[in-house]
Parts: sequence; C-alpha cells; structure tokens
Amino acid sequence: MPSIAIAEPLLSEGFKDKKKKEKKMKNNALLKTIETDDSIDKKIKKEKKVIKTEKKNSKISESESEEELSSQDSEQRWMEKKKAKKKRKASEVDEEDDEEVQSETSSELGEPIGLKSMGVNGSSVKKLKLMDTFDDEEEETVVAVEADNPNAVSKFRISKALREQLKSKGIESLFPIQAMTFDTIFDGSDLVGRARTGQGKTLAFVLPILESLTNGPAKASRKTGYGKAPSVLVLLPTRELAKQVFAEFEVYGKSLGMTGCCLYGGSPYHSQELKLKRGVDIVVGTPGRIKDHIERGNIDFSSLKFRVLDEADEMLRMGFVEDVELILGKVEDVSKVQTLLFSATLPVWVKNVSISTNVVTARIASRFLKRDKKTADLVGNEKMKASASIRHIVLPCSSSARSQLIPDIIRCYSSGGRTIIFTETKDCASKLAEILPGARALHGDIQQAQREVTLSGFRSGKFMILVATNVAARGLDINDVQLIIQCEPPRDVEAYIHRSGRTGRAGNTGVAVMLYDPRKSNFSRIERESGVKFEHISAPQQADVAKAAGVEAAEMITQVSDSVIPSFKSAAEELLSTSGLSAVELLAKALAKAAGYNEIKSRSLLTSMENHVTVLLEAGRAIYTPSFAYSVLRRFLPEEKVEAVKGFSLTADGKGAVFDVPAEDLETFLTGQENAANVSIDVLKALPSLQEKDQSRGGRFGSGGGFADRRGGGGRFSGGRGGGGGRNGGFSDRRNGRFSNGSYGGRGGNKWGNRT
Ligand SMILES: Nc1ncnc2c1ncn2[C@@H]1O[C@H](COP(=O)(O)OP(=O)(O)OP(=O)(O)O)[C@@H](O)[C@H]1O
Repeated sequence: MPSIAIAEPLLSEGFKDKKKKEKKMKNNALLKTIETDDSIDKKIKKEKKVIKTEKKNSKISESESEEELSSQDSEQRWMEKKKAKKKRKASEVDEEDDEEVQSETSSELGEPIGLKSMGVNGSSVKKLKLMDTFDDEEEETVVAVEADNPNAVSKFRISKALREQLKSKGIESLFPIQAMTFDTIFDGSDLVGRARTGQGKTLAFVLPILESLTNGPAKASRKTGYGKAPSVLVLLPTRELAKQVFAEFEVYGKSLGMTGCCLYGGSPYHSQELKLKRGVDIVVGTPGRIKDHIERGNIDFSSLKFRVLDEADEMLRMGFVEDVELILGKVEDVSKVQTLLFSATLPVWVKNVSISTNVVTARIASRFLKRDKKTADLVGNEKMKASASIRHIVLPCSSSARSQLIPDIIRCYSSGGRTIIFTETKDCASKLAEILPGARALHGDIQQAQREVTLSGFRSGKFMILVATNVAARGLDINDVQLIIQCEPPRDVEAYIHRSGRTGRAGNTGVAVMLYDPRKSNFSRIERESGVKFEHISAPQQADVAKAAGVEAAEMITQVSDSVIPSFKSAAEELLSTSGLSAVELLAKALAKAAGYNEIKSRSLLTSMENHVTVLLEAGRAIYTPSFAYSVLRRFLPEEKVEAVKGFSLTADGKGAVFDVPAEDLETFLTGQENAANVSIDVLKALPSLQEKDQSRGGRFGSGGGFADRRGGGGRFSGGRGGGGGRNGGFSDRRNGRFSNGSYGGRGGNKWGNRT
C-alpha cells in the first residue's frame, strides 16, 4: 500500500510551549455536564484533582478504577464558546448557536441539533454566513471565529502538515468525540469511545495516533527503516470498512511520512506479504486475514504502540472472538501498548467488566484494556441512541409488496441522492437488486473483487441504489446517502442504529424507512431500546408518485428538439382527431408513458399491496382475538373471500380488526355486512393504531405474536399475489435523467431466501 513521502515535520520549540499551555488549559476543562458556572468551577477543581491523582497512580500501579470523560471536555468548550459568542457582532450566528441542547426526537429534520450544538460543521457554517454579511471585514471576522472556537484544529497538538491536510478536506474544527479524546489518546491512555453514527470516530483515533507517533510520546519507540515492525494495528469487522479506515490513515499518514498496509480476506496474499516485508507503520485489517499473516510469520507485533478495535462489539458478535484474542495476545509487554475501542454501540462489558454477563467478551476487555482506561461516551444514558439527524419512519408492507413499493419510496424520500436498502439475507439482496432498475447487490457471497467494484461504483455515483446485507451496515461512510430502507426490522437494536446511521452523517440530514409486515413484524423493542420515536406513514400512493414523475417527464419533453415535430406531427393530428380526447388529455397520457406509467393502481394502507383496500371490521363488541373476527366474517361471506383477506391486525383499542380486501371483493364485503347484525365494515383512509405483535411482552392484545397463523395465514402472506406485475417501469434514475421501462412487479410468492 501506498506509503510514502518522508519528511517528518518537527514542531518548533515555540509551538511546543504554546501547545503545552493550551493542553494544560484543556485538561482543566473536563466537565461532565453543562450546568451553572458555579458548578463548572467546582468540577474543574475536582477534575484537576483527578488528573493529578491519575498521574500519580500511573506511576504506582494500574489498578485504579476507570475514569469517564463523558462529554465533559467538549461541553466545557461549548460553554466557553457561548460566553465568547456574546461578544460577537453577528447576531445571525448567535441565533444559530442558541438553539443548543434540544429534544432528540428522531423525526426532527432541519439542522441536526445534537450535532450542531456540539459544533459539528458549526465553524464552517458560521464562516460562510459571516463572510456573506460582512464582506470587508472578512479576514478579521474569520480569525475571530477561529479564536472563539475551542474545537478549532489549531487548538490541538496537531502539526502543520496534518493541519494542512485536514484543511484541504475542509476540516478546520474537530468534532466533539475527536476534541474530547485527542489529548487522552495523545498522552497515552487506553480509551473506550462512543459517539453516534457519523460523528467522526475514525479521525478521533487516526489523528492522535499519527501525531503521537511523529511528534509525541510514541515517536521515540517507533521503528524506522526497511523491514520495520508496525506501530499501529487497527482491527475491523468487514473488508469494506477496513479499506475505508485504511484510506484515512493513508491520506493523513502520507503527509507525515508514515507507511501502511491493509490486510483483508478475498485479496491476494502476495502483495500484502511484500508490503509487510518492506516494513510498515500501520496495519489495518480484518481479524481472519491478520491471523493468517501471523501464522505465516509475516507480522511482528512486538513493537506495537497502538491497537484499535473499531466496531468492537460487531467484531466479537460476528464470531471473531478467538482471532481477536490471538491477535491481541501477540503483544508481549501490554504496558507499552495503548488499546482503543470505538463504536456507536458499546456493550456493557466494555464499559464495566464486572457487570458483564458475557464471559468471553468480559475476558477480552479485562485482559486487553488497562484498568485505568478512560471512557469518552457521547451517548451515555441518553434515551436516543440512534442518529438524531435522521427522520426515522416505519411503513407497513407485506414482503410480497416490497418490490413494487420500494421504487416509490425512493422517489419520494431519496431527494435524488443515494439509497441503501438492507435485507436480512444474501439471497434477498441479490433478488431485489435484480428487479430494481439501477441497483446493485453487495453481500458476503459476492467475490471480493466484484464487491470492491460495486462499492466504488456506488461511491462515485455510477448507480444510486445499493442493496446490501449487514456487510454494509457498519461504519461505511458514503457521500450523499439520503435514504436507508430496511426491508424488515433487524434482529437487534444495534443493527438498526448502524444501518440507519449510513445516512445523516457529519451533520447532514437523512431519512431511514423501515418496512414491517403488520402480520408478523415487531419493532417495539427497537423503538424502546434505540430511543427512536418512529414516524408512522402509509405507502406513497401511486397517484402521488406519478404526479412527481409527470413533472420530471414534462421537463424531459421540453428538452426534445423541435426537429422531431415534422416527423411526429401527422401521427399526433391523427390521434387528436380519432381518440375523442382533448389535446391536454392526450398530452397527459404521453407524459405518463414517458414516465413509465400505463395505469395508476391504488395501494392498501395496511400491506401496501396494489389493488387492495384496507377496511375496518367492527362487531358491536370488543374483538380480542383474530379467530373471533374471522368467525364474524364467516357469518356473511363465503370461505374463499375470508381466506383472501391480508394483513389481519387488531386495533389498539381492542374494538375492531383491520385487514386488506382485494379491490374486486370490496363490494361483496360491503353488501354482505348489511345482512349481518351489529357488523360494520368501513373503508379506511388512514390506519388506526394497531396492536403490536410483541412476543416479548405478550399481554391481552399482544397475543404472543403470530396470531394470523392460527387462521392458516402462513400461506397467505408468503404466497401473496405480488401485485400482478406492477406498473410498467416508472422508476427513474434521476441522477442520470433516464426513465426506465423495465418491469419490476409480479414476483409474488417470493420467499426471499434463507437467512445466512
Ligand atoms: N472534524 C470534522 N469536520 C468535518 N467532517 C468530519 C470531521 N471529522 C470527520 N468528518 C467526516 O464525518 C464523516 C463521518 O465520519 P466517520 O465515518 O469517522 O464517523 P463514525 O462516527 O465512525 O460513524 P460510524 O459510527 O457510522 O462508523 C466522514 O465523512 C468524515 O470525513
């Protein structure tokens, strides 16, 4: 792997002195929460004491308790910033920052409050606005803003070369997790770091590690020269993530003369071996391949200074426990190596080994993290664990309606940007990618070379829809992903947090739509544990989607050259005179065809099935069980009509049952009810609250899940109609300005493969 350019920028003495002073000031600022100035003063004193004790203790033993940095440091900076801000002239800026700590309700769009309040992207926004407003004061104002910003890159012990590299990437200010942990890592502590998805955890370890090795405490013991043993080891759960993190080390390490290599499976050994032989500073990779290199005698970890477990919880969950233990165990003198763990979701064992219930993971934590490790937790006990800059939406949809619905969700919610669709199985990912125009699949059964081509095509915008399994759930940072669709609720809350977190990154907003089958899905646990308050919507109606498509088609038509008119004019005149339609009506049809529509079908509210209508059944008394509701229907309907209903659900108030009826049967249901005493059937315009199929809780209406199965419903859903072919095409790849004519409906009865 690239390596390179060798010139170690040394810090001047003056620079070092300045930095020392700043460091001292920052250490005084480890504060837990934003409270009154008085309580902050008290905390500063307390923290000073902690820091002194800490230094003393580190000389004596490593046996003292863990320390939690929490969000103190960045919050103190925020306080300083707020005070300084009062002095500022630009009231516009004040207004923006005064929207500080606000609700973290998931559906809040607009500025991502949680991030903004902590300074994410804040400084650059301010600069732009100030420059717009005060043109002739531009330079002075920018300097003033930087001075006011306690997270400005210049306030940290970051050398010029790295500062310039950061600047070239548009980074002039550290994100909170980076600001909070920089000194701790630079000065040598083990650290556990947690911040929500997309908040910059990668640079939180990349920057201090590189600085420590080139200008800080780790410099003295860093190996140099041909065949040097690595100083840094970063372990990650997936190949794609390993490549991405390696790319960050590569970009920033290059400017400091550092070399590295990325080791992951599915790629040839030979080139990896060559790089290791020549010697590298940094090794980034997945546990399996790194273990292989160890066993082949290619890596020597005796000089390691840093080891990082990124997405540690996932790595252990995926069954890499033994490999991770073996790899970490290769360091002989653990007192000389710093261990860092980062993730948006940290299991309890990482934070507190003593209360862990998982013996294996607790063993890893206690064996490899020093007991005086620090914890920087920006999520902490806050309710909201998922990204707060995303709209979190749930939408009922039976599995057989998915392929028809997804293109319309993309049209309505992707804002023309990229979409990632998550499926539970590889088979399902492949099948869905096949039927969605302009989509590609990414999962573990695809050859590594193809995986790389696919991901780079998605990154570069060659195609805008990626259908993936969990291989893409963790860590991937792809520009302009506006929409995440999860085809069903994932098995655990962590998966939900990471998958949805592929959008709304670095202070941007995004939308995460989770589909659920009202007959069998349960997302209440995810809602409870993630702290997300889901926004409930029903399927976009084709009529609405078609309106948007019509506008696009009209735009396209204005771009057609007048040169076509003579050739098509006589056919148009013929059509106008014979069709019996007006010119406008004919033009509307032409636009519909250009947009890929031959007809508009309605969609049910409950299962999103085409040509189905959602109705509410009431029987003049409470309906506690589906079997009672079915028996009511049987009083006035033939068996085959009863069997044809879909998505049977009980209402939350226990008074009724909601289900989908094929549009052609609706009349039979409505006239039938008139002959049944106390029975009413009404067509719904909006879904009422429904009972959750909450298996974990059971309860009066919960019915322990799967109640529809009692009615032999298992076959109904899996053998659904599949929408009869859907509309013809109508899905556009907006980025390419193309309208596809492909048909993607009609795959009813699809089982979506086995979970793997
Ligand atoms: N200080 C910064 N200023 C501006 N952008 C930044 C800064 N730090 C990181 N970023 C950008 O933020 C994005 C998210 O960063 P990163 O991938 O490290 O997030 P993460 O917290 O690791 O997310 P996840 O939990 O999903 O892995 C990246 O595009 C990165 O370049």
